[in-house]
Amino acid sequence: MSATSSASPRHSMPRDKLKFVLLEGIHRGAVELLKDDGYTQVVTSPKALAGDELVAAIADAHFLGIRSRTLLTDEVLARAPKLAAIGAFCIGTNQIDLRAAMRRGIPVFNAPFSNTRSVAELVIAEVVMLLRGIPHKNAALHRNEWLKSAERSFEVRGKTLGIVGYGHIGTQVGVLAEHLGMRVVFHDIEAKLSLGNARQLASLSAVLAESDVVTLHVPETPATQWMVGQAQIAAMRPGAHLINASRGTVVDIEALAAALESGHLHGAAVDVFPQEPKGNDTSFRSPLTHFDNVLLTPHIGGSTAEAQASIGLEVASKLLRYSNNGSTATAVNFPEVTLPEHTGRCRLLHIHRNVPGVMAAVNERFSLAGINIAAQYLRTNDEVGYVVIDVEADASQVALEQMCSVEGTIRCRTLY
Ligand SMILES: NC(=O)c1ccc[n+]([C@@H]2O[C@H](COP(=O)([O-])OP(=O)(O)OC[C@H]3O[C@@H](n4cnc5c(N)ncnc54)[C@H](O)[C@@H]3O)[C@@H](O)[C@H]2O)c1
Ligand SMILES: O=C(O)CC[C@@H](O)C(=O)O
Repeated sequence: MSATSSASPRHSMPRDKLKFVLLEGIHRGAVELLKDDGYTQVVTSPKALAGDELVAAIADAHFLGIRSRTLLTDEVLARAPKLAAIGAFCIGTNQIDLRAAMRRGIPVFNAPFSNTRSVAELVIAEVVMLLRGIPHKNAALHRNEWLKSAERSFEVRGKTLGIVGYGHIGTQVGVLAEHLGMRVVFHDIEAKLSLGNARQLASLSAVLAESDVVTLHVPETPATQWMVGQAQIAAMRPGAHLINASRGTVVDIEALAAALESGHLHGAAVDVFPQEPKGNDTSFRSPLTHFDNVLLTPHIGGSTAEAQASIGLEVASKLLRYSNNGSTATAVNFPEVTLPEHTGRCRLLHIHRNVPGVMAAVNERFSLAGINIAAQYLRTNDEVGYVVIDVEADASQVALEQMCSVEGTIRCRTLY
Protein backbone atom coordinates (compact mmCIF):
# COMPACT_ATOMS: atom_id res chain seq x y z
CA MET A 1 0.00 0.00 0.00
CA SER A 2 1.13 3.53 -0.44
CA ALA A 3 0.21 6.54 1.66
CA THR A 4 0.42 9.83 -0.13
CA SER A 5 -0.64 13.44 0.25
CA SER A 6 -0.83 16.22 -2.28
CA ALA A 7 2.72 17.13 -1.18
CA SER A 8 4.12 13.70 -2.13
CA PRO A 9 1.32 12.11 -4.07
CA ARG A 10 2.58 8.91 -5.73
CA HIS A 11 4.16 6.04 -3.86
CA SER A 12 3.61 2.39 -3.60
CA MET A 13 5.30 0.75 -0.66
CA PRO A 14 5.68 -2.76 0.69
CA ARG A 15 4.33 -3.48 4.16
CA ASP A 16 7.70 -3.44 5.86
CA LYS A 17 8.26 0.15 4.72
CA LEU A 18 5.06 1.41 6.32
CA LYS A 19 5.46 2.79 9.81
CA PHE A 20 2.99 2.32 12.64
CA VAL A 21 3.34 4.52 15.74
CA LEU A 22 1.36 3.27 18.75
CA LEU A 23 1.23 5.56 21.79
CA GLU A 24 -0.28 5.30 25.29
CA GLY A 25 0.59 1.69 26.06
CA ILE A 26 -1.60 0.06 23.42
CA HIS A 27 -1.91 -3.67 24.07
CA ARG A 28 0.90 -5.91 22.77
CA GLY A 29 -1.72 -8.00 20.92
CA ALA A 30 -2.05 -5.12 18.46
CA VAL A 31 1.70 -5.05 17.86
CA GLU A 32 1.79 -8.82 17.33
CA LEU A 33 -1.11 -8.71 14.88
CA LEU A 34 0.56 -5.99 12.80
CA LYS A 35 3.94 -7.72 12.79
CA ASP A 36 2.40 -11.09 11.91
CA ASP A 37 0.86 -9.39 8.88
CA GLY A 38 4.25 -8.15 7.67
CA TYR A 39 4.22 -4.64 9.14
CA THR A 40 7.56 -4.85 10.89
CA GLN A 41 7.98 -1.13 11.56
CA VAL A 42 5.91 -0.70 14.73
CA VAL A 43 7.13 1.95 17.17
CA THR A 44 5.48 1.98 20.60
CA SER A 45 5.42 4.32 23.59
CA PRO A 46 3.79 3.76 26.99
CA LYS A 47 2.91 7.46 27.24
CA ALA A 48 0.77 10.05 25.56
CA LEU A 49 2.88 12.61 23.70
CA ALA A 50 2.24 16.30 23.12
CA GLY A 51 3.83 19.31 21.42
CA ASP A 52 7.18 18.85 19.65
CA GLU A 53 7.57 15.30 20.98
CA LEU A 54 4.30 14.26 19.34
CA VAL A 55 5.10 16.03 16.08
CA ALA A 56 8.54 14.36 15.92
CA ALA A 57 7.06 10.94 16.68
CA ILE A 58 4.46 11.06 13.90
CA ALA A 59 6.37 13.08 11.26
CA ASP A 60 7.01 10.00 9.11
CA ALA A 61 4.24 7.71 10.43
CA HIS A 62 1.77 6.12 8.00
CA PHE A 63 -0.52 4.85 10.76
CA LEU A 64 -1.02 6.22 14.27
CA GLY A 65 -2.61 4.53 17.28
CA ILE A 66 -3.60 6.52 20.36
CA ARG A 67 -5.94 6.27 23.34
CA SER A 68 -7.75 9.12 25.09
CA ARG A 69 -4.88 11.40 26.09
CA THR A 70 -3.16 12.28 22.81
CA LEU A 71 -4.63 15.45 21.37
CA LEU A 72 -4.69 15.39 17.56
CA THR A 73 -5.50 18.89 16.36
CA ASP A 74 -5.49 20.09 12.75
CA GLU A 75 -2.08 21.71 13.40
CA VAL A 76 -0.64 18.40 14.60
CA LEU A 77 -2.15 16.51 11.64
CA ALA A 78 -0.65 19.07 9.26
CA ARG A 79 2.78 18.00 10.51
CA ALA A 80 2.19 14.32 9.67
CA PRO A 81 2.01 14.39 5.84
CA LYS A 82 2.26 10.63 5.38
CA LEU A 83 -0.48 9.72 7.82
CA ALA A 84 -3.02 7.43 6.11
CA ALA A 85 -5.23 6.43 9.06
CA ILE A 86 -5.64 6.84 12.81
CA GLY A 87 -6.73 4.19 15.29
CA ALA A 88 -8.34 5.40 18.54
CA PHE A 89 -7.78 2.34 20.74
CA CYS A 90 -10.76 3.32 22.93
CA ILE A 91 -14.39 4.44 22.57
CA GLY A 92 -14.08 8.24 22.80
CA THR A 93 -12.79 10.16 19.76
CA ASN A 94 -13.19 13.67 21.17
CA GLN A 95 -9.38 13.96 21.44
CA ILE A 96 -9.15 13.99 17.62
CA ASP A 97 -10.24 16.78 15.30
CA LEU A 98 -12.30 14.36 13.22
CA ARG A 99 -13.36 16.86 10.58
CA ALA A 100 -9.79 18.06 10.06
CA ALA A 101 -8.66 14.46 9.70
CA MET A 102 -11.42 13.80 7.14
CA ARG A 103 -10.48 16.90 5.14
CA ARG A 104 -6.91 15.62 5.07
CA GLY A 105 -8.14 12.26 3.80
CA ILE A 106 -7.43 10.40 7.04
CA PRO A 107 -10.06 7.93 8.27
CA VAL A 108 -10.32 7.38 12.02
CA PHE A 109 -11.29 4.02 13.51
CA ASN A 110 -12.19 3.22 17.12
CA ALA A 111 -13.45 0.34 19.26
CA PRO A 112 -17.05 1.32 19.98
CA PHE A 113 -17.86 -1.35 22.56
CA SER A 114 -14.80 -3.42 23.47
CA ASN A 115 -14.55 -1.85 26.93
CA THR A 116 -18.27 -1.24 27.54
CA ARG A 117 -18.66 -4.11 30.01
CA SER A 118 -15.54 -3.07 31.96
CA VAL A 119 -16.90 0.45 32.51
CA ALA A 120 -20.34 -0.88 33.45
CA GLU A 121 -18.88 -3.27 36.05
CA LEU A 122 -16.80 -0.50 37.63
CA VAL A 123 -19.83 1.77 37.85
CA ILE A 124 -21.97 -0.92 39.48
CA ALA A 125 -19.22 -1.58 42.03
CA GLU A 126 -19.08 2.16 42.74
CA VAL A 127 -22.85 2.37 43.23
CA VAL A 128 -22.62 -0.34 45.91
CA MET A 129 -19.55 1.19 47.55
CA LEU A 130 -20.98 4.71 47.63
CA LEU A 131 -24.37 3.69 49.04
CA ARG A 132 -22.61 1.73 51.80
CA GLY A 133 -20.34 4.69 52.63
CA ILE A 134 -17.28 2.50 52.03
CA PRO A 135 -14.91 5.18 50.66
CA HIS A 136 -15.22 7.13 53.92
CA LYS A 137 -14.90 4.07 56.18
CA ASN A 138 -11.95 2.76 54.19
CA ALA A 139 -10.13 6.10 54.42
CA ALA A 140 -10.78 6.27 58.17
CA LEU A 141 -9.33 2.80 58.77
CA HIS A 142 -6.20 3.79 56.83
CA ARG A 143 -5.82 6.51 59.49
CA ASN A 144 -6.37 3.91 62.27
CA GLU A 145 -9.94 5.17 62.97
CA TRP A 146 -12.64 2.50 63.63
CA LEU A 147 -16.03 3.64 62.23
CA LYS A 148 -18.37 0.70 62.86
CA SER A 149 -21.74 2.24 62.17
CA ALA A 150 -24.81 1.83 59.94
CA GLU A 151 -25.16 5.57 59.57
CA ARG A 152 -25.43 6.63 55.88
CA SER A 153 -25.08 3.01 54.86
CA PHE A 154 -27.74 1.64 52.53
CA GLU A 155 -28.59 -1.37 50.40
CA VAL A 156 -28.86 -0.64 46.70
CA ARG A 157 -32.02 -2.71 46.41
CA GLY A 158 -35.02 -0.44 45.84
CA LYS A 159 -32.92 2.68 45.27
CA THR A 160 -33.12 4.69 42.05
CA LEU A 161 -30.24 4.89 39.62
CA GLY A 162 -30.37 7.79 37.16
CA ILE A 163 -28.42 7.23 33.95
CA VAL A 164 -27.52 10.21 31.77
CA GLY A 165 -26.63 8.97 28.27
CA TYR A 166 -28.38 5.64 27.61
CA GLY A 167 -26.03 4.27 24.96
CA HIS A 168 -23.81 1.20 25.02
CA ILE A 169 -22.48 1.77 28.54
CA GLY A 170 -25.61 3.36 29.99
CA THR A 171 -27.81 0.44 28.93
CA GLN A 172 -25.35 -2.15 30.32
CA VAL A 173 -25.24 -0.28 33.64
CA GLY A 174 -29.04 -0.21 33.69
CA VAL A 175 -29.37 -3.95 33.09
CA LEU A 176 -26.83 -4.82 35.80
CA ALA A 177 -28.43 -2.37 38.25
CA GLU A 178 -31.85 -3.95 37.77
CA HIS A 179 -30.32 -7.34 38.58
CA LEU A 180 -29.40 -5.84 41.95
CA GLY A 181 -32.98 -4.71 42.47
CA MET A 182 -32.52 -1.04 41.62
CA ARG A 183 -35.08 1.13 39.85
CA VAL A 184 -33.59 2.65 36.71
CA VAL A 185 -34.50 5.96 35.09
CA PHE A 186 -32.59 7.65 32.31
CA HIS A 187 -32.16 10.75 30.20
CA ASP A 188 -30.96 10.76 26.60
CA ILE A 189 -31.30 13.28 23.80
CA GLU A 190 -32.59 10.48 21.58
CA ALA A 191 -35.71 8.37 22.12
CA LYS A 192 -34.30 5.01 23.29
CA LEU A 193 -35.56 1.48 23.67
CA SER A 194 -35.76 0.94 27.45
CA LEU A 195 -34.23 -2.34 28.57
CA GLY A 196 -35.91 -4.24 31.41
CA ASN A 197 -38.06 -1.90 33.47
CA ALA A 198 -35.95 1.21 32.87
CA ARG A 199 -37.90 4.39 32.19
CA GLN A 200 -36.83 7.28 29.97
CA LEU A 201 -37.73 10.58 31.66
CA ALA A 202 -38.52 13.79 29.84
CA SER A 203 -35.53 15.81 30.99
CA LEU A 204 -32.18 15.79 32.72
CA SER A 205 -33.68 17.65 35.67
CA ALA A 206 -36.36 14.95 36.11
CA VAL A 207 -33.62 12.31 36.36
CA LEU A 208 -31.58 14.44 38.79
CA ALA A 209 -34.61 14.99 41.02
CA GLU A 210 -35.60 11.32 41.17
CA SER A 211 -32.26 9.52 41.62
CA ASP A 212 -30.32 8.33 44.64
CA VAL A 213 -27.28 7.86 42.40
CA VAL A 214 -26.71 9.66 39.10
CA THR A 215 -24.21 8.16 36.65
CA LEU A 216 -23.01 9.94 33.51
CA HIS A 217 -22.39 8.14 30.21
CA VAL A 218 -22.50 10.83 27.54
CA PRO A 219 -19.75 11.53 24.99
CA GLU A 220 -17.81 14.80 25.09
CA THR A 221 -19.62 17.18 22.75
CA PRO A 222 -20.30 20.93 22.85
CA ALA A 223 -23.68 20.10 24.45
CA THR A 224 -22.23 17.90 27.21
CA GLN A 225 -19.37 20.22 28.21
CA TRP A 226 -20.00 21.22 31.83
CA MET A 227 -23.56 19.87 31.54
CA VAL A 228 -23.48 19.01 35.25
CA GLY A 229 -22.67 22.24 37.07
CA GLN A 230 -23.84 24.05 40.18
CA ALA A 231 -27.52 24.26 39.11
CA GLN A 232 -27.73 20.58 38.12
CA ILE A 233 -26.02 19.41 41.31
CA ALA A 234 -28.37 21.59 43.36
CA ALA A 235 -31.27 19.84 41.59
CA MET A 236 -30.05 16.43 42.82
CA ARG A 237 -31.65 14.95 45.92
CA PRO A 238 -29.97 15.86 49.24
CA GLY A 239 -27.68 12.96 50.18
CA ALA A 240 -27.46 11.67 46.58
CA HIS A 241 -24.27 10.46 44.88
CA LEU A 242 -22.72 11.34 41.53
CA ILE A 243 -20.61 9.06 39.31
CA ASN A 244 -18.65 10.31 36.32
CA ALA A 245 -16.88 7.78 34.11
CA SER A 246 -17.63 9.64 30.85
CA ARG A 247 -15.36 12.63 30.20
CA GLY A 248 -13.78 15.08 32.64
CA THR A 249 -15.33 18.10 30.97
CA VAL A 250 -18.89 16.91 31.61
CA VAL A 251 -18.82 17.87 35.32
CA ASP A 252 -17.83 21.17 36.89
CA ILE A 253 -15.40 19.79 39.47
CA GLU A 254 -15.45 23.00 41.59
CA ALA A 255 -19.25 22.78 41.83
CA LEU A 256 -19.00 19.09 42.79
CA ALA A 257 -16.39 19.88 45.46
CA ALA A 258 -18.64 22.62 46.87
CA ALA A 259 -21.62 20.24 47.06
CA LEU A 260 -19.52 17.62 48.87
CA GLU A 261 -18.15 20.27 51.24
CA SER A 262 -21.66 21.51 52.09
CA GLY A 263 -22.91 17.93 52.55
CA HIS A 264 -25.59 18.31 49.86
CA LEU A 265 -24.05 15.26 48.13
CA HIS A 266 -22.97 12.33 50.28
CA GLY A 267 -20.38 11.00 47.90
CA ALA A 268 -19.04 10.71 44.39
CA ALA A 269 -16.95 8.46 42.17
CA VAL A 270 -14.87 10.13 39.50
CA ASP A 271 -12.77 8.34 36.86
CA VAL A 272 -12.21 11.18 34.39
CA PHE A 273 -10.89 14.70 34.89
CA PRO A 274 -10.71 17.97 32.94
CA GLN A 275 -6.89 17.71 33.02
CA GLU A 276 -5.37 14.28 33.20
CA PRO A 277 -1.66 13.48 33.63
CA LYS A 278 0.05 12.36 30.41
CA GLY A 279 1.55 9.27 32.02
CA ASN A 280 2.09 7.37 35.26
CA ASP A 281 5.22 9.41 36.03
CA THR A 282 3.25 12.67 36.25
CA SER A 283 1.49 13.73 39.46
CA PHE A 284 -2.26 14.27 39.79
CA ARG A 285 -3.94 17.32 41.34
CA SER A 286 -7.66 17.85 41.93
CA PRO A 287 -9.93 19.69 44.40
CA LEU A 288 -11.49 16.27 45.10
CA THR A 289 -8.42 14.61 46.61
CA HIS A 290 -9.13 15.69 50.19
CA PHE A 291 -12.63 14.18 50.38
CA ASP A 292 -12.83 10.79 52.10
CA ASN A 293 -16.23 10.14 50.54
CA VAL A 294 -15.01 10.38 46.95
CA LEU A 295 -13.73 7.36 45.05
CA LEU A 296 -11.06 8.54 42.64
CA THR A 297 -9.76 6.33 39.85
CA PRO A 298 -7.17 7.29 37.18
CA HIS A 299 -9.36 6.94 34.05
CA ILE A 300 -9.35 3.15 34.24
CA GLY A 301 -13.02 2.49 33.45
CA GLY A 302 -11.97 0.60 30.34
CA SER A 303 -8.61 -0.60 31.63
CA THR A 304 -9.07 -4.32 32.15
CA ALA A 305 -7.01 -7.11 30.64
CA GLU A 306 -10.06 -8.29 28.69
CA ALA A 307 -10.99 -4.89 27.31
CA GLN A 308 -7.47 -3.84 26.36
CA ALA A 309 -6.72 -7.14 24.60
CA SER A 310 -9.96 -6.95 22.69
CA ILE A 311 -9.52 -3.26 21.77
CA GLY A 312 -5.96 -3.94 20.59
CA LEU A 313 -7.13 -6.62 18.18
CA GLU A 314 -10.23 -4.78 17.04
CA VAL A 315 -8.60 -1.48 16.12
CA ALA A 316 -5.41 -3.03 14.73
CA SER A 317 -7.62 -5.23 12.51
CA LYS A 318 -9.46 -2.16 11.22
CA LEU A 319 -6.17 -0.44 10.38
CA LEU A 320 -4.92 -3.58 8.65
CA ARG A 321 -8.12 -3.89 6.68
CA TYR A 322 -7.81 -0.30 5.50
CA SER A 323 -4.16 -0.77 4.63
CA ASN A 324 -4.54 -4.12 2.86
CA ASN A 325 -8.00 -3.85 1.36
CA GLY A 326 -9.05 -0.16 1.46
CA SER A 327 -12.17 -0.80 3.56
CA THR A 328 -13.34 2.17 5.65
CA ALA A 329 -16.25 0.24 7.22
CA THR A 330 -16.97 1.63 10.74
CA ALA A 331 -14.72 4.68 10.31
CA VAL A 332 -16.12 7.42 12.54
CA ASN A 333 -15.35 10.40 10.27
CA PHE A 334 -15.30 9.09 6.74
CA PRO A 335 -17.45 7.77 3.89
CA GLU A 336 -17.76 4.05 4.61
CA VAL A 337 -16.79 1.67 1.81
CA THR A 338 -16.88 -2.08 2.38
CA LEU A 339 -14.88 -3.95 -0.22
CA PRO A 340 -14.42 -7.49 -1.54
CA GLU A 341 -10.92 -8.92 -2.06
CA HIS A 342 -9.07 -7.74 -5.18
CA THR A 343 -6.94 -10.81 -5.87
CA GLY A 344 -5.11 -10.63 -9.21
CA ARG A 345 -5.94 -6.97 -9.73
CA CYS A 346 -4.49 -3.66 -8.61
CA ARG A 347 -6.61 -1.55 -6.27
CA LEU A 348 -6.41 2.24 -6.35
CA LEU A 349 -7.81 4.49 -3.64
CA HIS A 350 -8.74 8.07 -4.33
CA ILE A 351 -9.89 10.54 -1.70
CA HIS A 352 -11.14 13.82 -3.11
CA ARG A 353 -13.10 16.94 -2.35
CA ASN A 354 -16.74 16.20 -3.04
CA VAL A 355 -17.20 18.81 -5.77
CA PRO A 356 -18.79 18.37 -9.23
CA GLY A 357 -16.59 16.92 -11.94
CA VAL A 358 -14.04 14.89 -9.98
CA MET A 359 -15.46 11.46 -10.80
CA ALA A 360 -16.10 12.48 -14.39
CA ALA A 361 -12.45 13.55 -14.68
CA VAL A 362 -11.15 10.30 -13.17
CA ASN A 363 -13.24 8.18 -15.53
CA GLU A 364 -12.36 10.29 -18.54
CA ARG A 365 -8.64 9.99 -17.85
CA PHE A 366 -8.88 6.25 -17.48
CA SER A 367 -10.80 6.07 -20.73
CA LEU A 368 -8.30 8.24 -22.63
CA ALA A 369 -5.41 6.16 -21.26
CA GLY A 370 -7.17 2.95 -22.34
CA ILE A 371 -7.41 1.62 -18.79
CA ASN A 372 -10.26 -0.80 -18.20
CA ILE A 373 -12.05 -0.34 -14.85
CA ALA A 374 -12.79 -3.80 -13.45
CA ALA A 375 -14.72 -2.52 -10.43
CA GLN A 376 -15.49 0.83 -8.87
CA TYR A 377 -16.89 1.65 -5.41
CA LEU A 378 -17.83 5.18 -4.39
CA ARG A 379 -19.11 6.73 -1.18
CA THR A 380 -19.34 10.43 -0.40
CA ASN A 381 -20.36 12.71 2.41
CA ASP A 382 -20.98 16.47 2.32
CA GLU A 383 -17.27 17.27 1.93
CA VAL A 384 -15.30 14.23 0.87
CA GLY A 385 -15.60 11.46 -1.68
CA TYR A 386 -13.82 8.12 -1.46
CA VAL A 387 -13.60 6.03 -4.60
CA VAL A 388 -11.90 2.66 -4.89
CA ILE A 389 -11.05 1.41 -8.37
CA ASP A 390 -9.77 -2.04 -9.37
CA VAL A 391 -7.78 -2.25 -12.60
CA GLU A 392 -5.64 -4.91 -14.25
CA ALA A 393 -2.25 -5.12 -12.54
CA ASP A 394 -0.23 -4.02 -15.57
CA ALA A 395 -2.18 -0.72 -15.75
CA SER A 396 -1.53 0.25 -12.13
CA GLN A 397 1.25 2.80 -12.54
CA VAL A 398 -0.41 4.75 -15.36
CA ALA A 399 -3.75 4.59 -13.56
CA LEU A 400 -2.24 5.96 -10.36
CA GLU A 401 -0.58 8.82 -12.22
CA GLN A 402 -3.80 9.72 -14.04
CA MET A 403 -5.87 9.57 -10.89
CA CYS A 404 -3.49 11.53 -8.67
CA SER A 405 -3.37 14.49 -11.04
CA VAL A 406 -7.15 15.05 -11.08
CA GLU A 407 -8.17 18.47 -9.72
CA GLY A 408 -9.77 18.05 -6.26
CA THR A 409 -7.57 15.11 -5.22
CA ILE A 410 -6.81 15.05 -1.47
CA ARG A 411 -4.92 11.77 -1.44
CA CYS A 412 -4.46 8.86 -3.74
CA ARG A 413 -2.63 5.62 -3.33
CA THR A 414 -2.40 2.11 -4.55
CA LEU A 415 -2.57 -1.03 -2.46
CA TYR A 416 0.70 -2.86 -2.61
N1 LIG B 1 -13.98 5.97 31.85
C1 LIG B 1 -13.61 5.28 30.81
O1 LIG B 1 -12.58 4.63 30.80
C2 LIG B 1 -14.49 5.24 29.59
C3 LIG B 1 -14.52 4.09 28.80
C4 LIG B 1 -15.34 4.07 27.69
C5 LIG B 1 -16.07 5.18 27.35
N2 LIG B 1 -16.01 6.31 28.12
C6 LIG B 1 -16.81 7.49 27.77
O2 LIG B 1 -18.17 7.12 27.84
C7 LIG B 1 -18.86 7.74 26.76
C8 LIG B 1 -20.11 6.95 26.45
O3 LIG B 1 -19.76 5.70 25.89
P1 LIG B 1 -20.84 4.79 25.14
O4 LIG B 1 -20.09 3.69 24.52
O5 LIG B 1 -21.97 4.47 26.06
O6 LIG B 1 -21.33 5.80 24.02
P2 LIG B 1 -22.67 5.71 23.17
O7 LIG B 1 -22.43 6.60 22.01
O8 LIG B 1 -23.07 4.32 22.95
O9 LIG B 1 -23.76 6.40 24.12
C9 LIG B 1 -23.79 7.75 24.43
C10 LIG B 1 -25.24 8.16 24.65
O10 LIG B 1 -25.26 9.51 25.09
C11 LIG B 1 -26.35 10.15 24.45
N3 LIG B 1 -26.13 11.60 24.46
C12 LIG B 1 -25.31 12.32 23.66
N4 LIG B 1 -25.38 13.61 23.99
C13 LIG B 1 -26.24 13.71 25.02
C14 LIG B 1 -26.72 14.79 25.79
N5 LIG B 1 -26.35 16.05 25.55
N6 LIG B 1 -27.63 14.54 26.78
C15 LIG B 1 -28.04 13.26 26.99
N7 LIG B 1 -27.61 12.18 26.29
C16 LIG B 1 -26.73 12.42 25.32
C17 LIG B 1 -26.38 9.54 23.07
O11 LIG B 1 -27.63 9.72 22.44
C18 LIG B 1 -26.08 8.08 23.39
O12 LIG B 1 -27.25 7.34 23.63
C19 LIG B 1 -17.81 7.73 25.63
O13 LIG B 1 -18.08 8.74 24.67
C20 LIG B 1 -16.53 8.00 26.36
O14 LIG B 1 -16.29 9.38 26.41
C21 LIG B 1 -15.23 6.35 29.22
O1 LIG C 1 -8.11 3.88 27.34
C1 LIG C 1 -8.29 5.07 27.36
O2 LIG C 1 -7.38 5.89 27.41
C2 LIG C 1 -9.69 5.66 27.24
C3 LIG C 1 -10.78 4.79 27.75
C4 LIG C 1 -12.14 5.42 27.54
O3 LIG C 1 -12.22 6.70 28.01
C5 LIG C 1 -12.64 5.33 26.14
O4 LIG C 1 -13.00 6.35 25.56
O5 LIG C 1 -12.71 4.21 25.63
